[in-house]
Amino acid sequence: MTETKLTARNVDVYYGQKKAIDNVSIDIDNGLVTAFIGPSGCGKSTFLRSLNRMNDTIADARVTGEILLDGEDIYAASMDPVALRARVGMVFQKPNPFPKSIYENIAYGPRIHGLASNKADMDVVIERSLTKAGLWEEVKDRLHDAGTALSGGQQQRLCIARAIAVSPEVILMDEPCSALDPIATAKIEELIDELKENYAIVIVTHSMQQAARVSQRTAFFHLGNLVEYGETDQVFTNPREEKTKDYITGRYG
Ligand SMILES: Nc1ncnc2c1ncn2[C@@H]1O[C@H](COP(=O)(O)OP(=O)(O)OP(=O)(O)O)[C@@H](O)[C@H]1O
Repeated sequence: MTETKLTARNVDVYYGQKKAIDNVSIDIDNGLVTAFIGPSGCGKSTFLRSLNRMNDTIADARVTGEILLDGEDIYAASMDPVALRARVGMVFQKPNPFPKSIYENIAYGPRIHGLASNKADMDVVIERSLTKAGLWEEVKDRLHDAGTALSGGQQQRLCIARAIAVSPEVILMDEPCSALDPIATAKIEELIDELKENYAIVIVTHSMQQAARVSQRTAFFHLGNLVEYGETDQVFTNPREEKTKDYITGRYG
């Protein structure tokens, strides 16, 4: 049995006068991976960013409608966006470690959220997060080296470890493999598969092969609309909508 983690109802997102997302409603479930696919500019990243209020950081962006996390309105005045972003973490297209040590990259979040009261507790959080992100063995002897000195794939796993360190419930990933080679990509995909047991994961991807490999649900966006949403197998093998079929068969993109 899956449970709904995030619910969007009638969500519109505007940049100034321009509507980038039009009346999207979707339920995102726990314990599985949901892929957002669709042609460039269809609004995948915009909608993803509305799920943890990252759009708040864009001056002329405006979100209307309702987004609930475990039934709680994330746009309510009482919701602290910093606390929300710990619960709904994000991993970006380009790995973006802070210009600090591997250790400090991960320690930052738990420290500001008061999740570790002393060095011993923090060490445990660091090891656990790096282990979950599949990076511990590679970095355990150089935790005080710069995060930026790691390879691109390692940096992306470091960013995943950083998101995990604050015990999120949802992890949003915006094209997390687009800057990585095939081997680093395969490692991240394996990691996504392991992580899904404990989190709701949403991944924006341009690669339909990747969506088919890693996700159990797929949402197809086109021109700001959610055209089709369903089990990944169904969306790819037996799409209900003509537009979905055209996209997955490569007729446009
Ligand atoms: N900061 C912004 N200010 C104004 N318009 C924006 C901004 N970000 C995105 N847009 C516009 O919103 C629409 C949706 O963009 P978005 O980046 O969400 O699409 P996408 O599907 O993620 O595209 P891609 O696959 O190319 O990353 C586009 O028309 C884009 O130009």
